[in-house]
Amino acid sequence: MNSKDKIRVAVAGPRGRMGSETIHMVTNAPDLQLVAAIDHKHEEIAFPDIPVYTDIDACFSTEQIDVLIDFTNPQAGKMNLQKAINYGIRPVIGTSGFSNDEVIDYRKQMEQKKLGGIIAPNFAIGAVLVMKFSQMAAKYFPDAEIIELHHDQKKDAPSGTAIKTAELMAKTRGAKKQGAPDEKETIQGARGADFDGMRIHSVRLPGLIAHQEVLFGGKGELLTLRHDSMDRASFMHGVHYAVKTAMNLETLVYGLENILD
Ligand SMILES: NC(=O)C1=CN([C@@H]2O[C@H](COP(=O)(O)OP(=O)(O)OC[C@H]3O[C@@H](n4cnc5c(N)ncnc54)[C@H](O)[C@@H]3O)[C@@H](O)[C@H]2O)C=CC1
Ligand SMILES: O=C(O)C1=N[C@H](C(=O)O)C[C@H](O)C1
Repeated sequence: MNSKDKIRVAVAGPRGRMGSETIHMVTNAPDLQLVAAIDHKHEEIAFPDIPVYTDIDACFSTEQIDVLIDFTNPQAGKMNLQKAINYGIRPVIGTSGFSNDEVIDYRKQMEQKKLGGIIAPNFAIGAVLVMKFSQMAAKYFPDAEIIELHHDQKKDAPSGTAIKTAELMAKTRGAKKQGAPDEKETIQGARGADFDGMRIHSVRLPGLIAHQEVLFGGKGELLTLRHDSMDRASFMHGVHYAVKTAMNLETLVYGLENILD
């Protein structure tokens, strides 16, 4: 592919677990061109042919960028997304921690500019399918619990994936307080986080990457949906697809499930 036809990509968080995998994916994709990286600390590094910026304004005003991919942390991700909108750069955000209200506000700004972009709590196709299947199942099994399991360096709990799964399930399940009406925790937190009366449990252990189980209980039966990301490569097909799709959107999409064929 001629280099002028490639999608020009900048990556924020390039030294992180997801950022480094993304740099690898973009560098090897024939239709993408890595033009810059944005790191909050170091300018001098490790990526031989691309400039690394600590100042996002300097990056966006110097480089020709079509898409920003962000894998940082909630605070930086929100700042970077706002900057991308200001500069007319299409954001593809994997960073967790965006609320529905924030998504609505960013979407409004982007529609005014006819700017496409995606926020996806999870880019792995299997995880997205578990979300969709959970939404289907919650209609028939309103008693459900989510268990998300991640590596022990993860900063946020519950995971963005678990929250998005619960939000999708709420559309078919409605609000219902589960468990015995008079249940009591003898150790605080034993029943997990409460989302519309449904419980979310977060496990953090070395050795794990990203996993989720959704359990549905009915009279005399149990349905279990489970997804395991055993390698961060599992997210990269979705990131690549989101970058290409963002080029043809004029709004902000929240969730990869909304752009899958
Ligand atoms: N949507 C998805 O499919 C996935 C999302 N995630 C999310 O991605 C985020 C990052 O996860 P990891 O890579 O595991 O974290 P990490 O901690 O390994 O990497 C984050 C990187 O961002 C850098 N950083 C912090 N502030 C920055 C700023 N202002 N500008 C540029 N870089 C900055 C840090 O130095 C670090 O290198 C988390 O919110 C996580 O939940 C993780 C895996 C998959
Ligand atoms: O921090 C992670 O690792 C992950 N974060 C995302 C989340 O919070 O859901 C996606 C995936 O679960 C991995």
